[in-house]
Amino acid sequence: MRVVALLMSAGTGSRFGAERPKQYLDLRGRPVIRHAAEALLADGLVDALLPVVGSEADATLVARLLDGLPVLPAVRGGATRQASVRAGLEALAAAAMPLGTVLVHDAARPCPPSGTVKALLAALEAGAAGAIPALAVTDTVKAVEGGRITGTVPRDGLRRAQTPQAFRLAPLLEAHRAALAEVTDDAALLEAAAPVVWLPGSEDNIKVTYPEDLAKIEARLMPATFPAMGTGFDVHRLVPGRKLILCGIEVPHPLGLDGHSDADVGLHALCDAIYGALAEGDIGRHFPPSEAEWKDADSARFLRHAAGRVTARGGIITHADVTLICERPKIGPHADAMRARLAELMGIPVARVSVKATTTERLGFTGRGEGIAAQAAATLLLPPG
Ligand SMILES: Nc1ccn([C@@H]2O[C@H](COP(=O)(O)OP(=O)(O)OP(=O)(O)O)[C@@H](O)[C@H]2O)c(=O)n1
Ligand SMILES: C[C@](O)(CO)[C@H](O)COP(=O)(O)O
Repeated sequence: MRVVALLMSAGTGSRFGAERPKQYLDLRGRPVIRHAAEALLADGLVDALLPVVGSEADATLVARLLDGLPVLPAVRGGATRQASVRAGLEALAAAAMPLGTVLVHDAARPCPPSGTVKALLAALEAGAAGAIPALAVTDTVKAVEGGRITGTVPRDGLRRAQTPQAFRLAPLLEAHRAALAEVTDDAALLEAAAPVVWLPGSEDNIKVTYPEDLAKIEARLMPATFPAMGTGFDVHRLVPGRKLILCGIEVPHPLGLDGHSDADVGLHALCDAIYGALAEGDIGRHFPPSEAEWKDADSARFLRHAAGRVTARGGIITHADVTLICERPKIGPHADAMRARLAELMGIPVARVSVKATTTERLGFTGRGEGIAAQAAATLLLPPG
């Protein structure tokens, strides 16, 4: 393993003031920390991420939010950012990995631009002990005491530090171990003793500090999107001797649905709605019934795939609505559990998922209890093109 990035996520976001730390909040359908993680990995130069988190519960949460990415088991941080970084560095040192280089990045900075990691690593290759992105100060800087201005600070030699910051692991760890004062970034610990260079940062690399920062990031960075809507419909026959799986939940019932997979009719209709909105065919195109691999398969993987296709296309699922059509079983008592499961599989808040049901007044095959039908609609926001 060559380069590990510490993903700093142990802060409480007190200035932001949300119920949850800001790095776990939603930014256009994905948590802030997931944007940060994907951006760090995008250029293929970071081998793994090491999240530094505030609690055991957050470690579990982060593992879920970063599912599918190369992530090491999270480490517990400390009361300050500096203590948290040190905890991450100590964990790397203790793991005795053949690791020379470490990046330190705020999970609250979701959009480090592409090319940043490459430029920082090149600066280390060229001999620097550390390299950081930084921006010129464009406003006149005042020194103040209370309400009174006491001076004007020459700004030419000033820069605003950003993350990710890249370092040789050994000198950074040594500097953290020797630190006597509290600092707000890692370069501060090394810069007096070893060459730390700055590279041009980006105004797009905003740190979420206050609520308005989230809106700024949305406005600056997210490409214009257009809404896409898809519908799906599916039917499976009810037979004895099979479990009844509906919208990812096992529902107690004397009959189950028959099919090649687990025959989860609601989940299949929803997959087709998502594939439809993407204009990417239907579930049978992605998971052909002729393939033995999908025999009795848990349909959860189909929905994860469909949601993954939306992410791969740079889109988000804004809403999903499933209607189950049957006389029995009664869906109402299970609807909330179904919504929660579908939301989890799609990686979106449960408030954006609806599950409801209707009968056909005992008419037709659903009315006679021979099968269950489902229809679904999904709305997405997709980038143009
Ligand atoms: N004890 C801490 C404090 C901060 N951080 C992380 O360092 C980054 C930058 O810190 P900041 O913006 O100051 O975050 P918070 O400390 O959460 O914010 P606040 O100061 O408003 O409480 C964030 O990703 C934060 O999670 C950390 O890992 N451990
Ligand atoms: C490390 C940092 O992101 C550099 O800008 C920043 O200093 C950390 O957050 P804070 O708001 O300064 O505590």
